[in-house]
Amino acid sequence: MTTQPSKSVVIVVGGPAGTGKTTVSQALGEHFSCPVVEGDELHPQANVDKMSSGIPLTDEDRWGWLTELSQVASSKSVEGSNESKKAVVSCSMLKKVYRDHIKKSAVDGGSSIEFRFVFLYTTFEELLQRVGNRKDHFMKSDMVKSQFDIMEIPEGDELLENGGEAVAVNATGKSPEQINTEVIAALER
Ligand SMILES: Nc1ncnc2c1ncn2[C@@H]1O[C@H](COP(=O)(O)OP(=O)(O)O)[C@@H](O)[C@H]1O
Ligand SMILES: O=C(O)[C@H](O)[C@@H](O)[C@H](O)[C@H](O)COP(=O)(O)O
Repeated sequence: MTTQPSKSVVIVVGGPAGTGKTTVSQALGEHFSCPVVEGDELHPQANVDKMSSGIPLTDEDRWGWLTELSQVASSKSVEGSNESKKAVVSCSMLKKVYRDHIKKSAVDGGSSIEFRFVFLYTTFEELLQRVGNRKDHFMKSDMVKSQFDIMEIPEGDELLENGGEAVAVNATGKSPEQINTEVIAALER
């Protein structure tokens, strides 16, 4: 991965429900031998209750959660026991303002930490099918439309290839292995 040698790296894996965040996060954790944080485990109970009732979160519900997951992941990326100086965190991060908020909420204000935002996207139909396949998750398929409607796939200056920090990966019809290979190649380019 092309990063500054002294910097830690937080890789945020995003995309709407069912797009494959957890699957890709685990593969990245194994590949980079680094800790993996499941962003959904950091929601306050009020958020979980809301989503379990089929009510989408508002931005006000999201800010505190995004701050928390940024701090947890960024502190893991800098801590001494983490030789790779990386951490992976899954988080839908559907809009650019959420990605910006995650970045600015890092421990130490981000001065010694670089971010990589891996955004996975696929078709509405594929999302519905995959969310339907998940067991024991508070997000059910009735929430997919609200996520699909607000999703901002990184483009332009946000992209790594244009000097930004994001990669957008079209996961449609691809196996987990294909997606993992594509994501790792994009991060190591
Ligand atoms: N590339 C893929 N093709 C088909 N099914 C997938 C793929 N990636 C993940 N899945 C399955 O889809 C469901 C959602 O995947 P998951 O990684 O939990 O997504 P997310 O964390 O974004 O909700 C799971 O049942 C998972 O096994
Ligand atoms: O995989 C999923 O089920 C979702 O992506 C899940 O992570 C959920 O969407 C967020 O935790 C809520 O936050 P948003 O409403 O901002 O997606």
